[in-house]
Order: sequence, then structure tokens, then C-alpha cells
Amino acid sequence: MDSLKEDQSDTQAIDNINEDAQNIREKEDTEKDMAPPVGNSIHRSGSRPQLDLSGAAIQGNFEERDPTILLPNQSDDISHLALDIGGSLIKLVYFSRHEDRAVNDKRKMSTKERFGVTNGNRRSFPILGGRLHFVKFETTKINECLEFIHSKQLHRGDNDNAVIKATGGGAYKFADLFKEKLGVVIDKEDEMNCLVSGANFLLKVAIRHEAFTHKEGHKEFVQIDHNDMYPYLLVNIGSGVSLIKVDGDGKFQRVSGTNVGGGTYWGLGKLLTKCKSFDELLELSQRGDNSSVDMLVGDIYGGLDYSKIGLSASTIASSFGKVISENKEIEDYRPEDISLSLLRMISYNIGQISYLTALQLGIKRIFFGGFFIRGHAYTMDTISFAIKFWSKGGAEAMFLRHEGFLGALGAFMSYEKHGLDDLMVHQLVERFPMGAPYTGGKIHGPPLGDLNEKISWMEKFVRKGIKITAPVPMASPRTTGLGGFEAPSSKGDALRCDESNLNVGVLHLVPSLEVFPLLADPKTYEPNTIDLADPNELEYWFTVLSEHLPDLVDKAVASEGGTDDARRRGDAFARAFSAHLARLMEEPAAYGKLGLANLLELREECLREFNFFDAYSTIKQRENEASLAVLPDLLMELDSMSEETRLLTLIEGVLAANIFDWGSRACVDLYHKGTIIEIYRMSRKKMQRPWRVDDFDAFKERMGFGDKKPSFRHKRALLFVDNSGADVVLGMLPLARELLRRGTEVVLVANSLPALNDVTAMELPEIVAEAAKHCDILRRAAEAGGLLMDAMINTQDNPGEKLSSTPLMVVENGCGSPCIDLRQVSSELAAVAKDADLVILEGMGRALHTNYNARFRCDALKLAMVKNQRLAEKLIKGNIYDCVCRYEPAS
Ligand SMILES: Nc1ncnc2c1ncn2[C@@H]1O[C@H](COP(=O)(O)OP(=O)(O)O)[C@@H](O)[C@H]1O
Ligand SMILES: CC(C)(COP(=O)(O)O)[C@@H](O)C(=O)NCCC(=O)O
Ligand SMILES: [Mn+2]
Repeated sequence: MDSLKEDQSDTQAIDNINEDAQNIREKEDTEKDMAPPVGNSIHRSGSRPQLDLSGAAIQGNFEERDPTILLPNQSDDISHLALDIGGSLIKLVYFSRHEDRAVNDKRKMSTKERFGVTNGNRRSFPILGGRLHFVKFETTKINECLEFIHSKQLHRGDNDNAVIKATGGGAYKFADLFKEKLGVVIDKEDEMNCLVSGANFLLKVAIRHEAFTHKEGHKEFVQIDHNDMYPYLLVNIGSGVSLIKVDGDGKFQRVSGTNVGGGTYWGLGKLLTKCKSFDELLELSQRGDNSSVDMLVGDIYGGLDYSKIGLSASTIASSFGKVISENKEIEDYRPEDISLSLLRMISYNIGQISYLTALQLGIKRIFFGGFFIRGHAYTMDTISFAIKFWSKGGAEAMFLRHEGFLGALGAFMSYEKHGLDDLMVHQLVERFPMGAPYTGGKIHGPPLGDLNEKISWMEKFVRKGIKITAPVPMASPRTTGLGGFEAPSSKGDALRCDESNLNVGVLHLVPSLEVFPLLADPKTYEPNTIDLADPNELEYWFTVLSEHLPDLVDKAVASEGGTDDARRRGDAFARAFSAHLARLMEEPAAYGKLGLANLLELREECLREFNFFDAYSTIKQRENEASLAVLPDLLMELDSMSEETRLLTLIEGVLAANIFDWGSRACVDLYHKGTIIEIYRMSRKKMQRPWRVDDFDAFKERMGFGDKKPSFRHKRALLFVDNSGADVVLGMLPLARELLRRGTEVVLVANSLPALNDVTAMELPEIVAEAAKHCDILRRAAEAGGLLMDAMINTQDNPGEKLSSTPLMVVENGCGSPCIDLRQVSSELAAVAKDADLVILEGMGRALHTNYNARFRCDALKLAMVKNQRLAEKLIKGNIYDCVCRYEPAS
């Protein structure tokens, strides 16, 4: 290790600290004593290990566009690292584990014991959940890469076995260097093999959306049919280009290649333009006009089209051909024009070769990878155009979001023991952490995880008047004629930082997430009812979320005592979330296909990133207390009714109480007009059937009150609860009680993490316990379900003793959003769902924004009050405060 330290003077890795960086760090030193932020304690998005920022250094000048940050002392709990050392770039994929935190959760023991939720038949590899990171370095700067690996202790795996999987030529070339500097042995993996297994993994596992087409500036995600994926042609454009025919897992053949690739563009570009970096060269091309160097058809035909063979005057006849006839030196040409012409020439050529190869092999699907592409719109459009043009629309180019990491991912997959190949799509959750990248900085490693570092950077840039925008890929080019391109029109004048242009987030692995087993057809399931592909829709929801931001920040800051620290974090959160919104407004597909549910989840994630764990905690508590106080009266009133009238009153009650939603602007305005109980009464009074969507009669009949009166009761009902306060206490709990009274087991399904004023699974047992004080049915059921502490102790003392009453239970749903994607639920929920024959989804987020169109294998009831005018118009052709009671029998 010492040998590595000695190298630092060569690489200037740590020493070259500029003034601004020092200022930031000095500021932070004075703030070190601040109380540690509350961490998240439940899995999925919680438990982020903190980065060790001691010795963090910014290389280069702060005023530079891309200051580099090194985090030399970070040592995460790392399991695996794999490398792809190419001719131009070194790609790293590494996995950092979440700690398996013991959660003091009252529910856990009882439900786990009851349903035997264990690791089950899952392979017992030690994946505890964690994150996959993607990082790259220039191959010429291999010392920086070694330094990074060392500083984060990435080479120290689980068992201290000093072997790293690596692919690419550098695995051979640099094996001795790795041994010497890090003491590790490189285990070499075949490059083509890795490319293919990386591509297959991404296409099969598809994180949100991996593959997309890119035509005339427009990106569209492609749904890959896993049963109809092969054969495909994989074109990897690295320094050189490989064309591989892929027929299946491990079944492939390198069918062609070309030496005119990414290295050619960068090499020739460097020679001809004197650019210092690849990004600079790419950026230059955005302002270029290729007609000053390219010979166009019009140049040959005196400004005319060659219409007989379908070539317009603007079509390029010969790349760089114009130079021949002009008596000029290299200095007489604009570097911008040279870069654009080169880029177009190479991209188009690769597109054409790919098409010809696909034609020869009879392949229709062509995927492009490699870092030459770099998420650059013009490059992708040129390749797409060439393929579409020559195939006369018969073939299509597709691109991959993890473009350059295919080989590294493949090498990572080749570790046998981690069992990653077993991972399914729902176990990977993609997150877009906010950090220095948003201020234009280039980070070697994951975005800064340390809160103070993040906030300081934001503040610094704001003080300097530098606009913080989440990075946006290149603007779309305009195409003309047949095979010809005009210069790309550029929206921004700078290529944003690397990490973002790759459109790759950190992948969170949560092996405990599963597909909800009661979904009728998980393959066609689409959680987002509203697809934000419609620009009007997008603009509307962006405005709604932006306008809600100041109020949300106030609540978040207040939830943490309104301290200066909280205010500072609140401001940074607002800036960061706005930057995300701005980024998505420009490029809605930047993080994968965008739906409203993703946006609402992003907001919660962003709050957590700035350590706001529960922004609405005070409000939730207040509303719980007020509602619990009137619960006994409500239960008495209900008990005086006939069973049939009671069922209707209960459903009315659920709908009425769903008005307490702090995520709805209209509702929040309402809350100023009265107390909780006044608003609840008003809402109940207004409940009039028929509701806008009203399947109550069908539901009632199913419950045994129809003419036919079949004697039927559900065995187990899953009640997906929504908001705290009246919503759960006066709405869902009385409904649960009714089901229990009928002998139906009830599972209350609540969020794992807070979102808006939603009640969480952690909070529910206490609420149920309070309610049970006033109600025997609830008390006995809660005891039977192991929700009440005393009863749980009894059960443990006498494990053989059977409790007779119908149990009431609580399980966490595995998410921390106001919506729910039923492809990613907790294993606990998946286990209890297996015996359930009724699902009740409540609230706008879970029953409308997501799952309004979801079909289930059991009976399903969707209950919500629509608290947004636009949604009411669009979804149910109604008005704000209209209600939905949608009942669908098992399909
Ligand atoms: N920051 C960068 N530095 C150098 N080349 C880059 C950079 N970003 C993108 N590229 C392009 O990516 C190519 C390398 O792609 P990559 O897939 O990593 O291949 P290889 O494995 O051959 O290094 C380079 O030749 C260049 O065209
Ligand atoms: C975030 C929500 C889905 C939560 O609704 P809930 O599920 O609690 O009924 C909802 O508040 C919402 O869609 N709000 C949109 C913003 C607005 O209308 O102001
Ligand atoms: Mn809610």
C-alpha cells in the first residue's frame, strides 16, 4: 500500500487542493459538531452508509467546469469489484452493501413467525441488499483508478480474497501493476463473453427501462420481450468496434468489427482540433457546421439535388471532401466544423456497417453499446438514421443506458458466489442521488453522499450565481435529406458532466422485494396510470409539484424543530428537487420512462437524501390524536345500524376520510377552514351516491347482501391503508373491524417509510392499540395477530396455544412513496398475500395514480376521493372531491 501512497506526487491526487475547496472544507470543519441526522431504518431506500470525506480533495481549479473530487479515505462495506480495462477507459462496477440493521419493530416477530417468512427457497448467498455503482477513469490515468480502489478499499472483498475479476486488454497489460500496487491478482475474463453477459443481464433485468431508440432527438424506451430477445446484434463502440451476434446466454459469435471507432474520433479529433479532452471535442461538435469541410451533393451538382437517385443537395457526398479543392491550412478551418464532420463520418459509417452485417445475418434487432456513444443525441441519431435509411425502415438501432459498462457488468456477473444472476427486475431499484454532479462537478466515484458536502456545494454555486441544473443530454439535431445531416441545434452550450449523460443511477439491490403474487398478469402490469409523455400533462404536474415545494419545505423544516441546520437542508432539498424537475422537464425520459408515480417517489427520495425522515410527523400525530378521540362515538353509531346500512356507511366513511391528504393543494387550502373533525363531518355529509365510479352494489352483493345472498365471506383481506389521522382511524380501521366481525382475517398494509402524511407500518400498531382500548373486536383481533405487546409475550411463552379470534395484522409494503408499484413489494407482504382473497386499495396514490387499471387474481376494491381537478376530469370525467368505489371480482 505504501507504494501507492508514493505515487500520489505523480498523480497530484491529494495535494492539488485549490482555494475554494479548502474554503468549503474549513466551513465544514466548523460544522462538524452538528447533531448527526436521523437515518432511515427500514430497507429499500434507507440505510445509506456514510461516506468518509476526510481528505476529500478537489483537483484542478474550482472555476473550471469539471473539478474532480477524490474521496481518499472512504471505506464502504464492499463486497465486489469488477473492472473492464479498455484501450481508452477503465470501467468499474462495484457493489456496496447495506448494513442489515436490526429494526425494533413490534410487528416483525409475530408476522414473520405466523407466516414463516424466512429466506425460503432463495439461495443463501450473502446478499443483504446494497448498491451497484458505475464509475470510469481514463486508461492513461490508471494511477487515479488504483488510488480510488485503494481509498475505498474496493479490492478487499468479503473473505479478504485478493482476486478481482477484470476484462479488456488492460486485464493482461496491467495485471502486474495491480499486483504491485494493490496486492491483488487479476482474474481475467474474456472480453466478448463479458460484453454479452452484461448486455443480456441489462436487457433481461431491465432497470426501469434500459433499451431505447433515439430518432430525431426523440428518445423512446423499448419493452424487451425476454422470450423473444434473440438473435440480436450487439455493436460495441469502444476504441474500436466489435459486432457480436448473440443467440442466447453464453451463445454468441463475434461476426465483424471495424477499426474505425471511438478511438479514431478521439485520436483524429485531438490531432486536428488540439482539444484536450473527449468531452471538449464532443462539445465543439455542437457548434459545428460540417458543410465547411464536407463535400455535399450540392457542391458537385452546382447547388442542385441529385434527385434521380434520391440525394438532396445537402446530402454529404464525401466527408472532408471539400478540403481538397480549397487552398487552406488546418488553422483556416474551425475546430467545431472538423469535430462535427468527424463525428458524423464515424457514426454514420458504424451505422452502415452494422446494418450490412445485420442484413447478412438476417437480424432485425441491433443494440449499440460502448462509451463512444456517451448518451450523445447527435451520435445516436446519426447511427439510427443510417440504419433506418439503408434498411428502408426494416431495422432499428437501439441504445442502452449503461452503454459503456457492459463489459464491466459482465465481469461483475462472473463472480459465482454472489448469485447476482438470480436477481429479478423488481429487486433492483434505481435511484438518482443528488450531489456535486448537479453543480457541474465531475466526481470519481458515486455522487457525494455526505450531507454537509452536498449542501456546501449547492450553496457555493448559488453564491457564485452558477445555475444549478440537473444535467441534460445534448440537444436534438435536425436531419435533412437522404442520409444528410445539418449541424445539430444546441440548447445548452456545455456538455454536462459525464455521470448524468450516461443516464445511469445507482442501482439499489433489495433482494427482499418481490412481485405481488395476486397481480393477474405481472408482465403487462403498468403502475403508472398517468404517463407523462404528454407534454401538457408533464407541464401541469411539474407546476403542481413546484408550487407545492415551499409548503413542503416549511413542513420538513418544522418537523425538525425549525433549526438553522434544518432550514439549510430544506433549502438544499428544494434546490435539488427543482433541479431534478428542470432536468426532467427538458428530457422527461432522462431517468427511464416517466410516470407521475415516479415523480412523487423521487420527491420522497430527495427529502430522505437531505435527511428529512418524516416531514409530516407533527401533523400526523395531531390528526391521529384528534381522530382517536372521536372513534368511540363513531363505533357506537355504526353498531346501532343494520349490517347492510353499516356496510354502506363504512365505505362512505373511508371515502370521506380520504380527504385528509397533505399532498393535495386543494385539500391543504381546505384545512385552514376548520378543525379536522369539522372537515371530516362536512366531508361525510357530502357523501352522496351514486359516486362518480360506483360499484358498491356489486361489492355489497359479493359481501352477501344482494338478492341472492350467497353465504360467503372472504378468508383474508389485505387493506392497503393510506393517510394518518381520520383516513386510517375513522375510515379504514372501522372497515377492518367489520371484516373481522364477519370472520375475515385482516392485514393492514402500510408504507415501510414515511411519504407525505401516509401512515407507516411502524406507526400502525400504536394506533391500533389506542383504538383497541375502545373496541373489543379490535382488541381481540390485534391480540390474535400479535399486535398488542402483552398478547405477543403470551404467544411466545406458550407457542402451542392457539388463539381463537380472527387475527388483525400489520405488514409493511416495502416502499416509501405515496404510490405503490406492485412489482416491488416486501417479502412479508408477498407472503401474506398468498392466502388473501380480497385486496382493498385506498387513496389516490395507491388506487388511482397507480393501480387504477391493475387487475388482480382475487376480488379487488379500489376506494379513493379524487382531490385534484385535472385528474378527476381525465380519469373519471368528473370533478374534484368526486369519489371512486371500483369493485372488480377476481379475474
Ligand atoms: N472521457 C473520455 N475519455 C476518453 N474517451 C472517451 C471519454 N468518453 C467517451 N469516450 C469515447 O469512448 C471510447 C472508449 O469507449 P469504451 O467503451 O470505454 O472502449 P474501450 O474499452 O476501448 O476503452 C473512446 O475511444 C472515446 O471515443
Ligand atoms: C400525493 C397524492 C397522490 C396523495 O394522495 P392520497 O394517496 O393520500 O390520497 C395526492 O395528494 C396527489 O395526487 N396530489 C397531487 C397534487 C395536488 O393535487 O395538489
Ligand atoms: Mn396518502
